[in-house]
Amino acid sequence: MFNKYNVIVVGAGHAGCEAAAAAANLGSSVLLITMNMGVIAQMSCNPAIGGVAKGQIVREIDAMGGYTGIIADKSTLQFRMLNLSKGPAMWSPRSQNDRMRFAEEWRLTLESLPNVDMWQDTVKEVIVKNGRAAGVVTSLGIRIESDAVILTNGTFLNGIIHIGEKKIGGGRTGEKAATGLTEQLITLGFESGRMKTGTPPRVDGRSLNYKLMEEQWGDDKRGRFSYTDVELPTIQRCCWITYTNDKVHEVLKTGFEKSPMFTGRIKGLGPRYCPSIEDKINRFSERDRHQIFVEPEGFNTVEIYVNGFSTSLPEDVQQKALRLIPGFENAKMYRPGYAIEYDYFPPMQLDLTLETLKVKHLFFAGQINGTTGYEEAGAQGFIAGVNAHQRINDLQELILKRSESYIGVLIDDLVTKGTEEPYRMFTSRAEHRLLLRQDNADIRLTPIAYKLGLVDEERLRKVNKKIEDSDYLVDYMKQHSLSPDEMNPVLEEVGSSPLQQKSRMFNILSRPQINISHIAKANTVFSNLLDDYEDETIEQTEIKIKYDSYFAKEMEIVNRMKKMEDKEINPNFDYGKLTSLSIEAREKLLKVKPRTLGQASRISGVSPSDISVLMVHMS
Ligand SMILES: Cc1cc2nc3c(=O)[nH]c(=O)nc-3n(C[C@H](O)[C@H](O)[C@H](O)COP(=O)(O)OP(=O)(O)OC[C@H]3O[C@@H](n4cnc5c(N)ncnc54)[C@H](O)[C@@H]3O)c2cc1C
Ligand SMILES: NC(=O)c1ccc[n+]([C@@H]2O[C@H](COP(=O)([O-])OP(=O)(O)OC[C@H]3O[C@@H](n4cnc5c(N)ncnc54)[C@H](O)[C@@H]3O)[C@@H](O)[C@H]2O)c1
Repeated sequence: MFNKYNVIVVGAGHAGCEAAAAAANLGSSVLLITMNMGVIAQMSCNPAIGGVAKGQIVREIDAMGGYTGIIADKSTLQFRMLNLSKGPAMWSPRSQNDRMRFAEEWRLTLESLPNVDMWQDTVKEVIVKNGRAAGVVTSLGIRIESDAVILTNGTFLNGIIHIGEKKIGGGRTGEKAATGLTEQLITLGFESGRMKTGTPPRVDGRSLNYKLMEEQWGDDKRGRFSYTDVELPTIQRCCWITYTNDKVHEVLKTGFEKSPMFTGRIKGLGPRYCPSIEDKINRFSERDRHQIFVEPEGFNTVEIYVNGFSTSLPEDVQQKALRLIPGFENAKMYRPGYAIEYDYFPPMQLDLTLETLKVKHLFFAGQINGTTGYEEAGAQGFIAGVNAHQRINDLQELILKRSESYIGVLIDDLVTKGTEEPYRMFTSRAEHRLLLRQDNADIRLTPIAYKLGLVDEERLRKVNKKIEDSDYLVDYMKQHSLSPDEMNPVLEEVGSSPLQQKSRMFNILSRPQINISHIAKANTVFSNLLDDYEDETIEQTEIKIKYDSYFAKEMEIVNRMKKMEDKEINPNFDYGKLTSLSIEAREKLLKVKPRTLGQASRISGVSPSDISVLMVHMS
């Protein structure tokens, strides 16, 4: 029934969609098989994209030609740049999204790609021939051949949903679990584990009293994720903030004896940084209230997402407790919160390309690798999609460095250190975060993507122009000075000490209270000059000037470490013969098969003296 495909992608979640699109855009024929074509790119939980560190990942995907940023922009209900009061390395774009529009835009995007075919079915088995993935078998008993397979099963593998004492098989509420695949992969020699996650109840917005809550609007000057000119929705919607209280907590506690988490019925480890409300009142018992973000699920629907109230307590306890929250007195629940347990595959079984070490041409991406989050999933999908295409065509692989992207940090962490709890990105995971900012993802990554044929020349030209223009403006500001008469009225307004003599614009901008618009306000010629430049170029100029010395120091560190990062290790290196390595180091090195000395040095259990031994034997 089917001809052979180059790449089969299993699962149309955030990872699967990016994987299919990336491989197809490079020229592979792709079949995207998913259980239910009605729920492509479903946001299983929060209808929001980005946030701290995750927003940077979305910018990176976009800079390389992926779609998550474009689709998030097209479906944005509200946009906020988080952490603006901190340095630019911490600025993080976040959007609240229309869940249905997000999914629809992804579906339309996939339908617009001529190399992507879709098929609704459940994959039960990966066909392996001579140690290589060669296709899949579906629950309808169809065998479909391919040169490579990418598994992006999300939370569906042997998924079990918990609501109080009720236990239902499912991959997400209302959707079936995927069975059979884990068991087959285990017979192939893979290790699997169990994790859990959860989601809050959804309510009918018409039953809420917003007068008792604080309004929260998005940024006036709206930002965006994509570096392309996506048309944004013309309006933004409001969110609200309210709080739990002692009474809410007391009611929730009445459900603890039926809680699947506290009674030990759930065995898998959950995301530490996204605790359920029962976890919060248990672990942080000193706090008498917790913040709740009341978020619309779309432009037109009345459904509301109760952010901060993730729970798997019995549904009647959820409803009783909700109604004690200010504004929720008459709340009608649309869907209860729940927890879900699922299988994952510890990611140390992967290479940095996301190809499995055991079966060639088989790739894993997304939550199946122990991560949590749409952004982390999308990024892995993109990398797996690119590498599947490159691998089957014997082309250069795409491995991003830790010093050039959060995506590099994400994959290096997963593959080198593994994870025992759901892994989410934080700025603190990136040692070179000063360099990995949302403002320069295009400068860091678009040239790499261009070389692989992932973005067109026009996109590269735009990036080069941003670099040249911002360099020109930096130079201009180094060369031009402002007099005390021009600058002092503005300095006085912001409480900065007056100039005694003419001073270069560059030096004035280095003052903490001053931004580039203050300088423009003081000098019409400069203000007119800025009118000719894009907002992003002006932002880039300001960041370059204000943080110049910090960036230079960070680059020095990167360059110092470059020697180790560039020192490649032969994949067939025989660690067994190096008896001077510790036994633990030998075992771990054999398991991870690090690509470089730098990667080897990050494996837990490999000490600096083990690295010295390796260095001696490699030279
Ligand atoms: C209840 C819950 C709450 C969550 N909360 C959040 C949150 O608030 N924010 C956040 O960032 N992350 C949250 N997550 C995690 C987030 O949903 C995932 O990290 C993200 O969706 C993972 O993307 P993915 O592509 O790996 O998998 P998924 O989005 O789960 O997609 C997997 C896809 O694969 C399909 N599939 C699975 N098995 C098969 C098979 N054998 N054959 C064919 N198709 C198959 C499924 O139908 C589905 O379309 C939550 C997840 C759940 C379930
Ligand atoms: N269940 C899971 O598996 C799982 C795992 C990780 C994250 N999550 C969920 O993913 C989502 C993203 O997680 P996160 O905490 O990184 O990001 P977030 O976007 O919810 O929050 C990031 C920051 O933004 C603030 N914020 C939250 N909602 C806001 C709103 N409506 N308007 C403005 N600011 C808001 C928060 O105070 C926080 O500091 C969260 O809703 C979280 O519950 C779920």
